[in-house]
Order: sequence, then structure tokens, then C-alpha cells
Amino acid sequence: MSLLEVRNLRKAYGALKVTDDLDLTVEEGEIHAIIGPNGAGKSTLIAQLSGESLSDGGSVRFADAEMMGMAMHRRVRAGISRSFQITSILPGFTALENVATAVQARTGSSFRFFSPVDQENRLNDQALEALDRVGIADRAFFRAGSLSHGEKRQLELAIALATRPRLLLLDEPLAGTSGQEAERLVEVMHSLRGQVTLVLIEHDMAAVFSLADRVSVLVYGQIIATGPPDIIRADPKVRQAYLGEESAGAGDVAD
Ligand SMILES: Nc1ncnc2c1ncn2[C@@H]1O[C@H](COP(=O)(O)OP(=O)(O)OP(=O)(O)O)[C@@H](O)[C@H]1O
Repeated sequence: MSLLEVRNLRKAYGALKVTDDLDLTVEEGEIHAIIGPNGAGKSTLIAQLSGESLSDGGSVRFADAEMMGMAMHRRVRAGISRSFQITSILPGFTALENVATAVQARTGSSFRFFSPVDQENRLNDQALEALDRVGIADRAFFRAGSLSHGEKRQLELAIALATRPRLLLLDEPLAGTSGQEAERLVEVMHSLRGQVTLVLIEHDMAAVFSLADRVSVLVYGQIIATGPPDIIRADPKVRQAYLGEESAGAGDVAD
């Protein structure tokens, strides 16, 4: 059984079918990248999987349970988490407070059986562990607003990891980062391999091809190919859809 099985997933905005009978399978422990041209429906798909956006139909089975119709906080408890955007980080709070606050907000009342002091300790422990996993435990007591852009992206990852997901959905984790920051984040994602299943959308092809175990190509709301990076790179269908090539010639999808 696969960890995530998406079948015939649909979503339309008016006449525009953004997710068009989409099928996708994600195996436990893999890093699965979703690539595709601008407007292909990648962010919409992530939003549908996380429960942030309602779907019009289809099935999303996660760990053999149906997620369709389930609210986002219930999916978080089932083990699906998605990255926050930097814009949702509170700049005046410390990195630790940001993670703890987000965990509390996302898991709802799951700590309610503990005393307030216990609740705070548990939240802080969980938050610190997450900051450590992304390599910024030494920034725990720094105000989030004072962190570098790359560290803020690490903080986003920590927020998503702090709910201890089995499946982590990342929407462009490298966006806006410089070369060194991107390298650091790729290292962090590598270090998560095997601990958590990752589904990520990313435009940085070098990162995608170095990180992903499998890549799915999304075009006009449908997955047109899924496979290991080398197979995807060489797939004529992918090259045509991506580059508008009349025929697949020499060279790669992107490097
Ligand atoms: N709330 C909305 N209302 C109407 N149309 C929308 C809405 N959200 C997205 N769309 C449209 O759905 C299509 C897919 O958008 P989406 O953001 O999912 O694509 P994407 O593959 O993530 O693109 P990009 O790579 O540019 O981020 C686009 O044509 C977009 O304009």
C-alpha cells in the first residue's frame, strides 16, 4: 500500500479545470517532486492535499484513510502537514515561539489534557526538536524578524515538521533563496530523507534532480509522467510539454 493515493482529483475555477482527474501515488519515505510550467496547477494540488482548498471530487487516501472532506487541522492530526509561507511568520516572536504557536494553532486542542505548565513545556520541547532538525536550534531565542531569508525558510520547515507529520508538503521551499541558502536547505531536506515523506513543488531543477527519488510532471491539471529523475529528464513528452519542443532533441529538461 502506498502512503498517499490520489485518484481522479478534480477542481475547477469556473470553466477552468485546474486539477483535471489527477492521479498521483506517493510511497512512504520518498522525496517526490512535482514540476510543471507556470499555471499548471501545482500550488492548487498542494492546497487540495493539505485540505486548505476544497476539491470538487475524487479521492485522497492517506495511510489507507480517506481524507476527502476532512478539514486541514484533522489532516494535520492524521499526519499531513504543509509548509507555512514566510508571510505567516510572526517577526516579533522568537523562532521558538513561532513554532510553538503554530503547533498549537494547527493541532487545536490536542494538548488540553495537560496542565498549562505541562502544555507549555511539551510545546517548547516539540518546537526545539523541530528547530534542531532543520539546523537552527541556535536561533531559538532570536526574534524571527532578525533571521536571514534562508533561516526564515528553515523556520517554515520547522513549523511544518513540529507537528511530526508522516507526509510533508512543501510549496517552493527554495523560492527567493541565494545559492548558499538554497544549498543549506537542500542539505536539510536530504537529512529528512527516510524520516518523513516529502512532496515538494520546486522550480529549481538542479535541486529537484539532486533531491527527488521520483518526479511527477503536472501539465494542465494532469500528471503526464512520473518516474526517477533520469527517466523524466529524457522523456520526450515531458520535454515537449516543458520546453514546447516540437521533438525531443539533444540536451536536458533543465540543469
Ligand atoms: N482562487 C483562484 N481563482 C481563480 N483561478 C485560480 C485561483 N487559484 C488559481 N487559479 C488559476 O488556476 C491555475 C493554476 O494555478 P496554480 O497556482 O495552482 O498553478 P502553479 O502550477 O502553482 O503555478 P506557478 O508555477 O506559476 O506557481 C492558474 O491558471 C491560476 O490562475
